Amino acid sequence: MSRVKIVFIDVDGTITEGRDTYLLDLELVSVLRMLAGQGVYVSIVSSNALPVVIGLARYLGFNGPVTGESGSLVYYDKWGLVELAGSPTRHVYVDVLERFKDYVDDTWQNRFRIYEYALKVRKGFDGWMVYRMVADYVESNYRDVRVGYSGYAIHLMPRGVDKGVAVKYVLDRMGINPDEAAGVGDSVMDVEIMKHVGLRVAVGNADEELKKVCNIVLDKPSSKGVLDFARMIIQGAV
Ligand SMILES: O=C(O)COP(=O)(O)O
Ligand SMILES: [Mg+2]
Repeated sequence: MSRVKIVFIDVDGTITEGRDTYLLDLELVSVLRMLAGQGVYVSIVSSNALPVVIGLARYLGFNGPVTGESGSLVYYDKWGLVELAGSPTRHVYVDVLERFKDYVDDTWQNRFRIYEYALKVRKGFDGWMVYRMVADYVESNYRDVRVGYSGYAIHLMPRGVDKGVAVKYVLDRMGINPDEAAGVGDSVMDVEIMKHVGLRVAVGNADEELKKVCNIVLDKPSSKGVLDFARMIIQGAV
């Protein structure tokens, strides 16, 4: 029997078929649903807007609390909506969208966000290059905002909140020991999750910065790697 009581799992690049697609791996979804059926909490922790991830969790049958906006918001049926962020970054989003309009595009999700906003890198530009330009500008002009890059979008995050803050909140409120928790991700934005869990898992194609802080680096990329890990839990191998 596995010691794992909760799996905090990222979405884009982790339960999708790769880091360049939004397509969910349906085989992984069925295995994660089996895990949930065995009483392990499957808890999405994502930078997506909260309505997106609440919908995902509900229709996929994942039974744990849901984190959106890079840790700014947590939702669980029993708790309702929990706001962990202080102040919105909307004013910075409006400024950056105008100032870097040749390099970034708006995203429809921003109309459904409360604290943390996202920008898509325009086709033809290197995501990390644009991220560094935006981060340099924002972090020298706005003390209360941090900038992150998931590989899918640039995120303008309220200082003081991140995915790790949300994970710690959930563990504390549910009374679960970090040694009984796993975190699984693909990008640097998942690094903070790993500060609060015993099983720190990076998919095979994860950012090097994430792999460095993990104690399990899966052989296979994205969802194929997570499939192996989910089966290890079911078999009681971790
Ligand atoms: O929304 C993004 O940019 C990526 O989302 P993720 O946190 O689920 O990887
Ligand atoms: Mg991701």
